[in-house]
Amino acid sequence: MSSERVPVELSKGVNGLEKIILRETRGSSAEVYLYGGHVTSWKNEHGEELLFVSSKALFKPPKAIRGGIPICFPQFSNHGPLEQHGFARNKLWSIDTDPPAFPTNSSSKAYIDLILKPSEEDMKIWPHSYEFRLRVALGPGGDLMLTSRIRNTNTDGKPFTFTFAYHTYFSVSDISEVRVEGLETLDYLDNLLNKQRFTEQGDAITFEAEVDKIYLSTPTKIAILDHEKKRTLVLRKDGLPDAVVWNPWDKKAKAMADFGDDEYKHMLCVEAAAIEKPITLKPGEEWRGRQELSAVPSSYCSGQLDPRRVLQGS
Ligand SMILES: O=P(O)(O)OC[C@H]1O[C@@H](O)[C@H](O)[C@@H](O)[C@@H]1O
Repeated sequence: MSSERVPVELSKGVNGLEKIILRETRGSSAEVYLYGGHVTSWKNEHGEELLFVSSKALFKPPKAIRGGIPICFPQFSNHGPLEQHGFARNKLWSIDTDPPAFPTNSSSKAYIDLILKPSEEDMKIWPHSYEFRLRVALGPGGDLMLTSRIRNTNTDGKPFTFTFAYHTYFSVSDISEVRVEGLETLDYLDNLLNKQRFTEQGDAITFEAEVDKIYLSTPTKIAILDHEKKRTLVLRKDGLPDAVVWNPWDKKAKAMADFGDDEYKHMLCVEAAAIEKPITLKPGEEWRGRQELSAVPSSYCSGQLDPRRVLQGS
């Protein structure tokens, strides 16, 4: 097999915003907008969309795109003084034509490197100099890999501290038929109850109301089992100890202008994150956080999905 890189396609997306299309030879694909460094599409080799993007998403700066994978940096949600989820998701990123060596999985032939650096205006809001490099790659089996490298380039000797999330919106057939495996019995902070700490009880997580929880010190692998589609979405992560689970449910859905009233039934956010213990970087230091998504057929046996086969695999 040749290790040659597949050329990426540059194209105009919604409202003329520039996007990059990655295609893997077996047919899977992904799309990334320069606006937000935002992945808006990930399709398997049958052309099926695995991410959710709202039909009402605005694709209009300064509002972040509703769906796909917004990048939350340098602040998750309202856990700090900055705007909700930080500013990276509503900045225009650039293509990084000459990224430093990338010591990871070299089997991907379809990838793009993006970079975000602060403008003078940005530094009035967050007075730090940084280089945020994002690689979006499609693996040969259609896996979607996102790697973030954030470097402190302050010249005043000051460290900075941030929280982070890959705010991934998965597409699901019916939220009431979905189970999440890998978070049971863990501690979480409940965003709906003043970030109070609780311990998840019992079995796999299922959904019958609004949920907005930050699970702490989570395993590196989390599975989202979609009963109806007989598909399991597997999230693997590195450098990101926490995992946010969010579904707005009906009332909050109605309150969001860029989200359809019934769309909550067809999406679920599971977000690899670093929130409880913020990351601090001294000048010259770099942090790395990686998320890898794959979609596999679920095993189905007498009415029960068998997550062990997913969670025990490599
Ligand atoms: O509407 P936004 O800013 O994109 O945020 C959506 C949701 O994002 C989730 O990650 C948060 O936990 C929620 O509290 C928040 O409502």
